Amino acid sequence: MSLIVQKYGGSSVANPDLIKNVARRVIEGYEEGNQMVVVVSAMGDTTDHLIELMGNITDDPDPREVDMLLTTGEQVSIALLTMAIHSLGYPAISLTGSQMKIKTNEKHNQAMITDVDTTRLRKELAENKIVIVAGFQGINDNQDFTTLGRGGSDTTTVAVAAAMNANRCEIYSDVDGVYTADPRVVSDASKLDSISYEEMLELANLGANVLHPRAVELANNYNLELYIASSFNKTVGTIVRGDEKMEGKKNVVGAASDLGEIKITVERVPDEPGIAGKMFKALADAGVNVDMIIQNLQRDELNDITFTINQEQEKLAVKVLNKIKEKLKFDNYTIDQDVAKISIVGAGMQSTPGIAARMFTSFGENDINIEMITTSEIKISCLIKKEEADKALNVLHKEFQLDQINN
Ligand SMILES: Nc1ncnc2c1ncn2[C@@H]1O[C@H](COP(=O)(O)OP(=O)(O)O)[C@@H](O)[C@H]1O
Ligand SMILES: N[C@@H](CC(=O)OP(=O)(O)O)C(=O)O
Repeated sequence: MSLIVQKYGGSSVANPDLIKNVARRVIEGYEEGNQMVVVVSAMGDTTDHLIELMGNITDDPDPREVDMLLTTGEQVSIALLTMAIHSLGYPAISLTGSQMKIKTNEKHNQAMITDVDTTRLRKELAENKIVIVAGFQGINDNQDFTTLGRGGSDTTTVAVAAAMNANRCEIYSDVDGVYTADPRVVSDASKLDSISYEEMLELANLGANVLHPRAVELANNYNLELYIASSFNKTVGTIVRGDEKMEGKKNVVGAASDLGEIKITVERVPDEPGIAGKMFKALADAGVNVDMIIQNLQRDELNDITFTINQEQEKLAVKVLNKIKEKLKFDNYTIDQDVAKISIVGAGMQSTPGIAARMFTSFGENDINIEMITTSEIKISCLIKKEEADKALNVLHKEFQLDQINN
C-alpha cells in the first residue's frame, strides 16, 4: 500500500463541479489501494476576496486577525471536498491546520512550519479514511491560527508528505506541469519533463507561481520528488527532483516575470562609510526584505541608492525611511510602482560565457530599457518597465530557444 499526498490549488476547487472532479480523482487513487492525504487551497479567488473585504474595514489590520480571516477560505473547501467524497460513498474526514497540529513559529501572515504532528492523520488513515487537510494554515504556540504566506498550500503539502514519509507527493493546478515560461504569457512555452530543485527554486522565487518557493526548499531538504500536473486532465506532468546530471545542463531552462516589486530611490545620501549599512539595517530590523540594490555616485559626495522590495512591504519601508531620514541626512526618496523583474534561470549558465550579453542585447534590439540588473550563478534578473514585461518574456524565450528545450 502506498501513501500518496496530493494538493489541489484554488483553481482546481473553484466551483462545485470542480470539487466533484477532485473528489473523483482522489477516489481513483483510493480505489487503487493507496492511502490518500489531500491538501486543498481556498476555492478560486477566495483569499483575494477576503483580502479585499478586509480592505473595506481597515488598511492597518492586526496580523493575528488577518490570519483568523484568511484561514476561513481553506476551511470551506476542505468541508466541501469531504462532503463530495462522502456523497460518492467513500469515507473521508477534513482537518484544519490546528486539528492537524501543523505547528508554526509566531510570525502571522508569513509563518514557517516547525513541526507536523502526524498522530491524528495516522489514526484517520488507519481507519481507512481519505484525509482532507487545509493548506496554507497552521497554529502557533499560543494556539493562534497562522498562515504561511500567499501560495503556502504547496508548502503544507510538502511538509505533510515529508512528515509522513509519503511514497508520492503530487501538486495539481490548472497547468499540466512546469513550463519554460508562464504559458499564459508565452504561447509557445514548452513543458519540462523534469527540473532540478535549484532551478525550480529560482524560477519560483522569480515569479513562476506554479510552485511556492518554500515548498521547493523543503522538498530539496527531504529529497522528496514532486510531481506537478493538471487536475483538469491526465497529461503527464513535470518531475522536480535532485539534479543527477553533472554534464550537459541546459544554459537556460526557463524565464519568469515578477510584477510584485516596487523600486525605491533614496536620493542624495552622503557618501560616507557605514551609511548604506545603517539604512539597510533599519529596513531589515523592521522586516523589510530588500531584493535588488544599486548605488550611484552623483556629485558633491552624494549618492543615490536604489533598491527593490515586495509591493506588500511599501508602507513598512516608508515608515522606516521617514524615521531615519534626518539621522542619515538624505534629501528625499521616490517610489516607482511601474516596474517588473524579468529573469532567466539555468544551472548551465555558470559555465557558459555570454549569456548575460545575449539577454541585454536582445532587450536592446527590442527597445526594452534595463533599469537594474542582478545576477547569481544560475540566474540573471533585469528590472524594466511593467508594461514591457510580457514582451520581454517572449523576447527572452525566443532568444534562448526555449520552445525547443526538449529537443
Ligand atoms: N513556468 C511556469 N510553468 C507553469 N505555470 C506557470 C509558470 N509560471 C507561472 N505559471 C502560472 O502558474 C499558474 C498555476 O499556479 P496557481 O495559479 O497558484 O494555481 P493554483 O491556484 O491551482 O495553486 C498557472 O496557471 C500559470 O499561469
Ligand atoms: N489560498 C491561499 C493559499 C494557496 O496556496 O493558494 P493556491 O494553491 O490557490 O495558490 C492563497 O491564495 O494564497
